[in-house]
Amino acid sequence: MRNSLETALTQVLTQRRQKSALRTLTLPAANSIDFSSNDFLSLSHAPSLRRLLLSELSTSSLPLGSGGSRLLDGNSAYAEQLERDIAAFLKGPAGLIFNSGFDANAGFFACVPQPGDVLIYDELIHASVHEGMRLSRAGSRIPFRHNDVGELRQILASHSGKGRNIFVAVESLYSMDGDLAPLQQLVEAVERAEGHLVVDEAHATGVFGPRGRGLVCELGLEKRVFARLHTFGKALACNGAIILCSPLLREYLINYARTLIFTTALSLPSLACIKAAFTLLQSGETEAAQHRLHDTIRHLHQQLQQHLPSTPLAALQNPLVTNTPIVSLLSRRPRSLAAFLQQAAFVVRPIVHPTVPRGLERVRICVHAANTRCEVDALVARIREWVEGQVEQEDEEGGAEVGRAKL
Ligand SMILES: Cc1ncc(COP(=O)(O)O)c(C=O)c1O
Repeated sequence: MRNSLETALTQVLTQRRQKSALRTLTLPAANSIDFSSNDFLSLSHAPSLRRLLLSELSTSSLPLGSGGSRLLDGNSAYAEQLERDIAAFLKGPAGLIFNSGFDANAGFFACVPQPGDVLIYDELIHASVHEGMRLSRAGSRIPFRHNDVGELRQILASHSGKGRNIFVAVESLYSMDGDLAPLQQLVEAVERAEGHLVVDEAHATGVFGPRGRGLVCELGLEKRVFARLHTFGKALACNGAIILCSPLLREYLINYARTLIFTTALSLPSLACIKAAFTLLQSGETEAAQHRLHDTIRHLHQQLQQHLPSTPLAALQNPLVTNTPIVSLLSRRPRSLAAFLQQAAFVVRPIVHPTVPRGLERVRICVHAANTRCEVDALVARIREWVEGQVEQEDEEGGAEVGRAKL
C-alpha cells in the first residue's frame, strides 16, 4: 500500500497532467534552430568565449572549488576584483556577485526593506522578486498594472511622506511580453516620491546599451536608480548575477542577504567564464553580435508585418514593441502552434497558465545574434502556414472568425 505522501504527490501531478499543465524536462533536438533560449548574443557557441575561458582557467592558480560561502572560505581577491571591474564597466558605485539572479533578487528583497516599509512592484515582475518579498518585513506589497506609470504615481502619492521607505521593483525588458519599461518616467515618478527604484536588467544585459551595458546605461540613468541587477545566465552565457548598489548597501547585503551568506560561492570556472564574457563586452568584441541581433529583430518584425495578415498581427502580445528580441504570439492553441513549429525543427515554447494569466497563453519567440534572415523567413512562413490551416479548419467547422484578435 502506498504511503499518504506518495498518494498526495501522485494526485497533484495527475491533476496537472489532466489540465495539460504538467511541467517536464526536455532535451534539445539535434539540428534544431533556436528561437527559444535566452542566449541572445549566441555567446554559448562563440569560440572566442570558450578560448578566453580556457586560457583564464589554465593561467589561474586558484583552486577550482570556492570551498565555502563568500563569508567563510569562498571569497577570493579574484572575485572581489571581478566585482570591481564589472561595477566600473556597468557604471555602478559598487557590486556584489550572487550565485544566480534568483538568489540576488530573493536575497535583496527579503532583507533590504525594513519593518513597515512599502514595496511596490510591476505586476509582471519575476518570480524571484516575489520570493524575496514573501520573506521581507515590509509592511505592504502593492502591485501596479504592467508599465502603468499613472497607476504607480497614484500608489506612490498615497504612501509617500509617511516616514516609511518606498521600494519600486521593475524589469527593464520583460521576459514574457518582450516590452521595455518606461524607465525615464519611472525614475521621475519614484524620485518625486523620494522612493528607491530597483531595476532588474536580466534580459537587457548584453542586448541594450553601449557594449551591452543595459537599458539604464543606454538612458544615462545609472545615478538615479537605487540598485540594478544584471544576470550572467542569459546573453552572457554564464551563471550568476551582480547587484550594483552603493558601498553601504553592499555591506548590508553581505551581512543580511541569506542567499549570499548560506550558500557555497561560485567556483573558479564560473567566475572565469563571467570574467571572459565581460572581457568580450568591454573590448567591444560583442558589438558586432549586438548589431546583428538588432538587425535580425527588425527583420523578424518586418516579416511578421508583411507575411501575417493584419488580423493575426494583432495577436502579438504588444504589436508596438519592435525593438526587443522577445516576441509573444498570443494564441488560443499555443501547444498546437508550438508543436507545428517544432516539427519543422524550430525550438519555440508554448507558455501557458499558470506561467501567464489565462487568456494570455502564447508562443514565445526569442531571436539571437546567430539566427539568419533565412531562418527568420522560414519561421514566419511556417507560422503563416499554421494560421492558414487554422482558418481553413474553422471554415470547415463553420466557425471561422477572421477578425479575432488571437491566432
Ligand atoms: C527578470 C529575471 N530576473 C531574474 C532572473 C533569475 O536569474 P537567474 O537565471 O540568474 O537565476 C530571471 C531568470 O529567469 C529573470 O528573467
